[in-house]
Amino acid sequence: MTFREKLKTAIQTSNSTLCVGLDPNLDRLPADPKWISDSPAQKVEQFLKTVIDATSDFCAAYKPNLGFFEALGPDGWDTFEEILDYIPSNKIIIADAKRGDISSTAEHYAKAFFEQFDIDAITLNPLMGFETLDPFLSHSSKGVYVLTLTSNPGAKDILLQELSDGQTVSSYISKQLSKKQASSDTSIGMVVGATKAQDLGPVITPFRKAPLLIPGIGKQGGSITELKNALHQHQGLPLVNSSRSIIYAGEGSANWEKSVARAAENYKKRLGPITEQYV
Ligand SMILES: O=c1ccn([C@@H]2O[C@H](COP(=O)(O)O)[C@@H](O)[C@H]2O)c(=O)[nH]1
Repeated sequence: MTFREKLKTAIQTSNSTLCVGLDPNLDRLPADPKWISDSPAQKVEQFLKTVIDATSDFCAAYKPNLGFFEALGPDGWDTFEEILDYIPSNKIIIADAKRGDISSTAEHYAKAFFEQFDIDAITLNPLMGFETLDPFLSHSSKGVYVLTLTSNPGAKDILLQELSDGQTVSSYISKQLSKKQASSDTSIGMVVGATKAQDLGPVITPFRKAPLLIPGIGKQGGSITELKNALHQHQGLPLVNSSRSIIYAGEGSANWEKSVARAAENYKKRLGPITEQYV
């Protein structure tokens, strides 16, 4: 099955475009007495498994962010693998790793994520140039999401800068990715921030069929209504990510997993008008 087919099925079967971000911060884990004698990595594993159980009815995808697993030290990689194995097989898994390097190194990143971990898709940073994407594009059943217009304030420092012909760096990236997709079977998608909904038009128009990974709703304040308007002519399937607002929704409460489930259900509902455009 290609990445696009799996993505479509995941959105259709869940009737949701929600992607739950797995960003396990040790300082924010629930003080569950059952885990009292567990190591930090074991606590993270228990926490994330409970989050996955609570949210899997409401989302199409999970996005573990590698930084949070790497911060656990050597055990973090085992925890990462445990979590990948735990995620239901009909969900899309995106490794938020933001890799990008010369080809001999990129080949090894591709091997790590697509062969060792057998993940569906990875986020990539195009700053070192478009040839750095090539090692990932030889894996035809997989997907990549390339940082194109990120959700953070610093997007203005580079991505929203104008080139000499007046287009922004983000639009330029989108055009180049569209050209690259024409000669690749691997699905090429873009990461675009919900916080930048007002600027999305010229960025997504050149590559209307690109799957989109859209962080920035929830804690970062992106508007779902503005996002829906920005996407109205976009054909590529979107996944809208929320991490902290879901996984820490029950912070401080004994029945925290119920709040996590409610938060995911609520996001699924709020994203309904976007999901309806694509199912
Ligand atoms: O432009 C980007 C690209 C990636 N991210 C990542 O998404 C989540 C967002 O977390 P929230 O808690 O929902 O704000 C996080 O892993 C970021 O590293 C992004 O925010 N913006």
